[in-house]
Amino acid sequence: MSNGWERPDRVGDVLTARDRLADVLRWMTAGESHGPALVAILDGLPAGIGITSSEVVTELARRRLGYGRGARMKFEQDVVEFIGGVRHGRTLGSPVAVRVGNSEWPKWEQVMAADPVDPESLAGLARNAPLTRPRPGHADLAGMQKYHHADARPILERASARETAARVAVGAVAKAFLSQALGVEIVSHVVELGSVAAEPGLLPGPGDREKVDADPLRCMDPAASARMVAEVDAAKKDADTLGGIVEVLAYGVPPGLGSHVQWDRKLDARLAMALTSIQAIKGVEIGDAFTQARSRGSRAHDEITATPQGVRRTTDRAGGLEGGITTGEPLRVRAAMKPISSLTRPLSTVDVVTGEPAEAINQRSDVCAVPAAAVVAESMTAFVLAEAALEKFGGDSVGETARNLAAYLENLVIR
Ligand SMILES: Cc1cc2nc3c(=O)[nH]c(=O)nc-3n(C[C@H](O)[C@H](O)[C@H](O)COP(=O)(O)O)c2cc1C
Ligand SMILES: C=C(O[C@@H]1CC(C(=O)O)=C[C@@H](OP(=O)(O)O)[C@H]1O)C(=O)O
Repeated sequence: MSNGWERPDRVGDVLTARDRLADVLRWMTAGESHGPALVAILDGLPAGIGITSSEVVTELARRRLGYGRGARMKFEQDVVEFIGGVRHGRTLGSPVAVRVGNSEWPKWEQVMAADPVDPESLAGLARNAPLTRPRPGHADLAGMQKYHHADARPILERASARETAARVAVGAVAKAFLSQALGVEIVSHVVELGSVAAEPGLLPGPGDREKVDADPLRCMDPAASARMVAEVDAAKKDADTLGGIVEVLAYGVPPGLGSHVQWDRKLDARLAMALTSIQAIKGVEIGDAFTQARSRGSRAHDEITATPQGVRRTTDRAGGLEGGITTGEPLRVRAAMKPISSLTRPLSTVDVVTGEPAEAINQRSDVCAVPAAAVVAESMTAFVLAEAALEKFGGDSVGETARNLAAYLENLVIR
């Protein structure tokens, strides 16, 4: 006799919640930094999302912006092409596939074709001498050990944050879905760069994207931005690099995305994973987590009050998340980026072929890519929110998702 707890016929019971969520929205990228192109496939979004390749190009241009980026960003063009899932400027409901061509490819074709273990193929290619002096802080050494290469090229090609162009390309589609089906708008800004911090509390609103983008550091505080520019200049002069902290805000997020019931359903946990998947992002803060940790409970939480618009929090220290569930307040997360690890004044390393002490390979590099990382963080936040929204509201067309959301909001027990 069954006690109702045994359901061995349900395959879903042996999958983790994460496996089930992955079925809702899936995405993946492929491609090397100096290969012909990057590609991304995003599967699971509903039909009817308005998106054009020129909107994707605009998002990619935002990612290239920012004071401190290296030479490549000035001449690289992101050549965008939808190769599936979009027709006449609307998603079809089928997987969206995007190709982002590397306009640098002609310069790299020979280098990428050369085989570092075949000296003949290296003839005349100084640039392709095997990269045997791994950079501390990059993926070089760990990747070479793991994948059995004495050359860092096969590792750095894929570890490179060039890959984030593909994320931002499909991230533009996820953002369009959030905006059109749920009215969610995502913005980001730089809150710290090196030793300079923007004034706390200067937050971009949902309509401030262009204003933020117009600042060289994507910072809301003009005085701090000027100091950040000086800090980048000083680091560059010293052949050094910088990291910083970015903040992403999502406005209009409905209450009830994510769940407290299981570790891998918690939206804060899913955001932390998404953000730390970005190259060089090493820390995540939900709301004012680190300040809260240093405060007493009486000063740390968001008290609840009844307003004519419904039940609201008086503050948003929690960043719009409690119990792994969105509260309906603006979602706010921060990500800490370590300084770029390719220095023109190279750090000490070991030549893996000779075993001798050496200077790390000196790659052309950004001095600081914090403003760009903020744009990538917008896309990562968009994937997490889009997945959680589809999990909760479903919908095979934008209209269906929007209707399901409206019915849910209409029937909330507590408003
Ligand atoms: C937008 C962006 C641009 C980056 N540019 C560089 C760069 O020019 N040079 C570099 O060494 N690292 C750069 N990085 C960081 C490396 O890609 C990253 O440190 C490396 O892949 C190792 O991964 P990990 O730092 O996450 O461990 C960049 C990261 C981002 C997000
Ligand atoms: C190409 C991009 O960023 C690159 C990220 C990167 C790294 O090591 O992560 C190293 C640099 O590449 P390269 O050595 O070819 O100049 C950056 O330019 C990009 O963001 O589109």
